Amino acid sequence: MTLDGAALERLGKRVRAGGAEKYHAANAAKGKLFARERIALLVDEGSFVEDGLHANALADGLPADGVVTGQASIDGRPVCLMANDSTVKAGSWGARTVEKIIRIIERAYANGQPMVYLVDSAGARITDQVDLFPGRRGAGKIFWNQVRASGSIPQVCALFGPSAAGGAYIPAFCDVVAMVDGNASMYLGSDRMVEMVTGEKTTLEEMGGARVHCAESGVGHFLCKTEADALDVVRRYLSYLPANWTSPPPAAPAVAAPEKVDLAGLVPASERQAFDMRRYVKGLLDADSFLEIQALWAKELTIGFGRLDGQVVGVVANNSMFKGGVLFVDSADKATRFVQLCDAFNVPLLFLSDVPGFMVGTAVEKQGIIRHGAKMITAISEATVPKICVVVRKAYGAGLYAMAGPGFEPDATIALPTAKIAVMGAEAAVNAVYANKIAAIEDPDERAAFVAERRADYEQDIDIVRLASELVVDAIVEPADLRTELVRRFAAARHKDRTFSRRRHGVTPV
Ligand SMILES: CCC(=O)SCCNC(=O)CCNC(=O)[C@H](O)C(C)(C)COP(=O)(O)OP(=O)(O)OC[C@H]1O[C@@H](n2cnc3c(N)ncnc32)[C@H](O)[C@@H]1OP(=O)(O)O
Repeated sequence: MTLDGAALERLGKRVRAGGAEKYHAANAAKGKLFARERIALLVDEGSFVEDGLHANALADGLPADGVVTGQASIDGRPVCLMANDSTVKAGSWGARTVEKIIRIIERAYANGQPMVYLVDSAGARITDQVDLFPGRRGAGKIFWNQVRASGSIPQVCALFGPSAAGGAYIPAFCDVVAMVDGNASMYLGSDRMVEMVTGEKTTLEEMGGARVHCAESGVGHFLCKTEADALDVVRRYLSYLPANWTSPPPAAPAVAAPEKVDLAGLVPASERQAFDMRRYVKGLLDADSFLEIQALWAKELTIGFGRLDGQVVGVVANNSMFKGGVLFVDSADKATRFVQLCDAFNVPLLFLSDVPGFMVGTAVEKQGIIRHGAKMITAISEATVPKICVVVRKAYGAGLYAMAGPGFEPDATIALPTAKIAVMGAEAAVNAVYANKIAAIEDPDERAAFVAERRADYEQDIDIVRLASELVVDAIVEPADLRTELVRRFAAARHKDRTFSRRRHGVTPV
C-alpha cells in the first residue's frame, strides 16, 4: 500500500480521533477526558513524540490498537508514557497494544527515564487472547518489565477509569497510583464475574473504587477529585525524584520554613494527649513542600516527600491523632514500601518518632503483626540513604527500632528535650514488673505511693540527659533549632558509603 501526503494525513487524523463517537460521548458524560487530551495536559507543550500510531491500522475500529505510547518532557525532564484509549474496545489490550506497552517500558528502562502510565482499560482483549496473553511477549511481559524497572526508574500511574483483571497489575507494580474519585477502579474480577463465581452482588465502585483503594486496601496512593488533579499529582510526584537510581533527587532553591510555627507548642506534654504530626512536619519542612502519600490509609503513620533547604527528604512520622500512633500491620507495610522507594531513588529519610510501639492482641497476631513489623524493620535496616531519627515525644519498644533508632545505623539519633526512649511507657513498665506487689498492698494510699515511687525511679532511668550521657542519643536539640540541625546533618551525610551486606539479596519476612 502506498500513501501520498494527503492520504497519510487523513489516516493519521482518523487514528488520532480514537474510537466511535458514542464512546467519546459516554466518557465525556462521566467527566472523562480523551487519552490524547490527558497527555496534552500532562506534558510540556509540543514535546510529545509518538510511537506506533499506525498499530493495527489495517484492522477496522482499532485505532492505534487502543493505546498511545511515546516520549515527552515534564517540566523539562524526559519521560516515557503510555495512555489507554478507552474509546477503543474499552481500552482492552490486543497483541499490538501489549507490544507497544512492552516497548515503551523497555525504552524507559534503557534510557533511565521515568515511566508514566495513564490507565483506563478493560485488561486483556478476551477475543484476541491467543495473540496477546500466553506468549513470550504476551501481557505477562509487561509485568516482568515493570518489575525489572522497579527501583531503577520511577514508575507512576494515574488511573482514570477501570483497570480490570490483569490490567489491575499495571498500577500495582507502579511506585504510586493516583485515582480519580468516582471513575477509577481496580479489581481482578468485574462485578458480573464476581456474581457469577461467588454469588456476591457488588459494584465496581463498592469493590474496587478509588475510595476503597485509597482508604482501605492501600493499593491507591492519592485520591483525586478530577483528572487534572491526578495529572498534577503525577507531575508533583516526579518533581521529587531523579530520572533513575543512579542520580540524586533534584534540588530546588531553598525556601524558609513557614513562619510562626511554634514546633514546641505543637507537642503536648501529656502522652495521653494526641497531636497532629502532619502540622509538625509542615512546620519543619520548606513552606508548601510536603506531598503526603497514602493520606487516607493507615493514618497512624504519616509518609511523604518534602524539602529541607531545597533538598528532598522522605518523611516517616507517627501520628498520635489516629490509633494513638501505634503501628499496625497496614502502617508497617506503608512504611516498608516508602522506605524502599526512598532508598531506591537516593532520597534521605527523616523519621519523626512519637510511637508507643506495635499493636498487641489476638486480632493483630492473627494478621501477622510480627512478620509485618519484621518487614518494616528489614526495610529500615537495608536503607542505606542518609537517615536521621528524631524522637519528637517518645519511642517505646520495637517502635524505636521501626523508626530507625540507634541500632539501625542512623546518621544521627536526635532527641527533643522532653523526649522519652524506653522499652515501654512508665505505667506499663511499673505494672509489668510490680503487678504482684501492687496487688498485695491493701491500703489504697500506700498502693498509690508505691506506684508513684516506682514510676519516679523508672522516669529517672530513662531520663533523656542520662541517655545522652550514655551516648544513646547523639544530640538533644531544642525544637526551634531542629530544622537547622537537620539541614546540617543531612548535608554532612550526603556522600556517605552505602554498602550494606555481602550477598545477592536478603530473604524478606513476608
Ligand atoms: C490478563 C488477564 C485479563 O486481563 S482478562 C481481562 C478481563 N477483563 C474483563 O473482564 C473486563 C470486561 N469489561 C468490562 O467489565 C467493561 O467493559 C468495563 C471495563 C467495565 C468498561 O465498561 P463500559 O465502559 O461500559 O464499556 P463496554 O462494556 O460497553 O465495552 C465497550 C466495548 O469494549 C468491548 N470490551 C470490553 N472489555 C473487553 C475485553 N476485555 N475484551 C474484549 N472486548 C472488550 C465490549 O465488548 C464493547 O465492544 P463493542 O463496542 O460492543 O463492540
